[in-house]
Amino acid sequence: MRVAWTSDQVRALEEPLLAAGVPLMERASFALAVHVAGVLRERRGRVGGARAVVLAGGGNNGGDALHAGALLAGRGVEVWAVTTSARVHAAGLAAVRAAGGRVVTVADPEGPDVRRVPVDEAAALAARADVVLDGVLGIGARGGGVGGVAGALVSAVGALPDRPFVVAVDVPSGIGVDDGTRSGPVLDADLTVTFGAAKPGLLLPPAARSVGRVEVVDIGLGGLPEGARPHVVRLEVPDAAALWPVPVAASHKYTRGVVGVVAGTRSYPGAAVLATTAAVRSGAGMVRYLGDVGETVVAHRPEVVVGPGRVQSWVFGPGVSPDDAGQRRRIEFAFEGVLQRGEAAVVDAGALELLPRHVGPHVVLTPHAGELARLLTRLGADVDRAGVEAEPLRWARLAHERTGATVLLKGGVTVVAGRGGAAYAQADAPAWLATAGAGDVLAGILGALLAGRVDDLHDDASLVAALAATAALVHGRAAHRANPGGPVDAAAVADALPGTIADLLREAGTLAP
Ligand SMILES: NC(=O)C1=CN([C@@H]2O[C@H](COP(=O)(O)OP(=O)(O)OC[C@H]3O[C@@H](n4cnc5c(N)ncnc54)[C@H](OP(=O)(O)O)[C@@H]3O)[C@@H](O)[C@H]2O)[C@@H](O)CC1
Ligand SMILES: Nc1ncnc2c1ncn2[C@@H]1O[C@H](COP(=O)(O)OP(=O)(O)O)[C@@H](O)[C@H]1O
Ligand SMILES: [K+]
Repeated sequence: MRVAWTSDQVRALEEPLLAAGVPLMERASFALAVHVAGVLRERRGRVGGARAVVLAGGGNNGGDALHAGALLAGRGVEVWAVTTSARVHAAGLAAVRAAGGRVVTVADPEGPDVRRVPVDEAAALAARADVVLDGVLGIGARGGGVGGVAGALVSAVGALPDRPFVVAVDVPSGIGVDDGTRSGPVLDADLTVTFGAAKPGLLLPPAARSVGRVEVVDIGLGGLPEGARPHVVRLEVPDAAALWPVPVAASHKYTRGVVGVVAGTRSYPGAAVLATTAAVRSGAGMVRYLGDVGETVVAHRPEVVVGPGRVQSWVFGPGVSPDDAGQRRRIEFAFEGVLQRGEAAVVDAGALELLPRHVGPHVVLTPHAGELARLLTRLGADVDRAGVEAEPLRWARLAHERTGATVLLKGGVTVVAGRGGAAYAQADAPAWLATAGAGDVLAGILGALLAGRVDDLHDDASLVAALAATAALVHGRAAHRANPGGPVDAAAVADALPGTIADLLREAGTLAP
């Protein structure tokens, strides 16, 4: 599990340690230098003789970068530091100089004993580097993007035609550290070396697209205080495996969970096939289908039972247009069971327009950004698709507050907001998964997962959000497995589910090899 702490949470942990003289910056800069040396060794075979450019802002983030630069200079790297502020970390600057590094500045006024160079010249220096350390801004970044000459330098280095390898110190400069927004130039990183824990902006879109590979370095901050929850979480294989319902010898199909699927119409029969296939192939005990294309469904999935009956979870909406009277009636009727008997439900596509006024967290909405914008607009918020994409967690949370449902917002990074402030950001899928019908498959996976754990959901409502994140993880991994590195179709993703789930459980040691 990867957890993200906010800037304030990090500062609260740092404060007493710094007061006690714990050398946090030494630890951070040492680990940073080790990672940068690893990059140099990997890319050029050796560390000595490489050229590194350190971009250093006026705060401790610049201090980390400068100290790491000094350590690299000590290992024979030619180090240039470019400062963006007249005030920079004095000890870091002195260390770079003492180790033989050279220093220039783009700041105005220039600092003591530092030669001023134009931004273009500093960017040209970066262009010739084997690696650039981005220590312009860390968790001290104020909102609104990188300002002043630091912003100009970030833009200029980012726009270089032959981009050097960039290592972000703690966070890529310019991202919204706590909310994942981008509101100005950002120096996209190939590797981010972050201290203590990930930060929300490293996990949340759109900023998460700028972070490259993320390495979390333990600098001895300890953990969050009792009762505090990480701002955002990203589940990994062992977490998903632990949440996946695994049958035992005493299980039968009803204890494993029955999924009722109300999907597809005569115009869109494929959605019904994909959602039922995904539910079957994710290990539901039984899948029932309600709708007008039962024959087509059974032709593809003979295991599916057509017609009403008791279920533990529902999948509403794939391929359903709300003006289809039959499906509308079935969904509205089934929602009564959801509200009265507590059956879990996945509400997708056309069914989002049929959502009752207020539901519980055992109902999971699965909109993409456009659908979430439409839903929120109906609920009185003023937001369009671009607005949702700019701040997905904010809007997913608002939808959770206004509807009571757990909200899974689909996208390149899938964001989940649920009860008790639960927030997940999953980036498991290849971009090839952005294909028609992929969402129907996700709905089926989640339906099976909710059916298998329906009893636990009512004991712990925040579990629903974790299960939604698990479904996104499995969906993304199934897409990789369906055709590694190439195009996938939704049916192939559904077909890859049994193998994906078996691998997941095996990898986590839940199943014997
Ligand atoms: N405490 C420690 O010992 C440890 C700290 N650690 C490290 O410290 C980092 C946090 O350091 P920090 O708190 O000094 O803030 P930091 O991110 O460097 O930024 C402040 C500078 O940025 C400027 N500035 C701000 N916003 C701006 C904007 N929008 N656009 C332009 N400029 C802007 C602001 O200038 P101002 O305008 O206020 O003069 C100021 O100069 C953290 O991420 C980690 O790397 C680790 O080593 C562990 C030990
Ligand atoms: N750029 C991307 N990278 C990875 N996955 C993506 C990307 N864009 C969309 N997806 C995923 O693809 C699926 C598309 O679902 P959806 O928009 O509902 O399509 P449909 O309604 O046609 O099934 C979602 O699971 C979403 O998270
Ligand atoms: K940085």
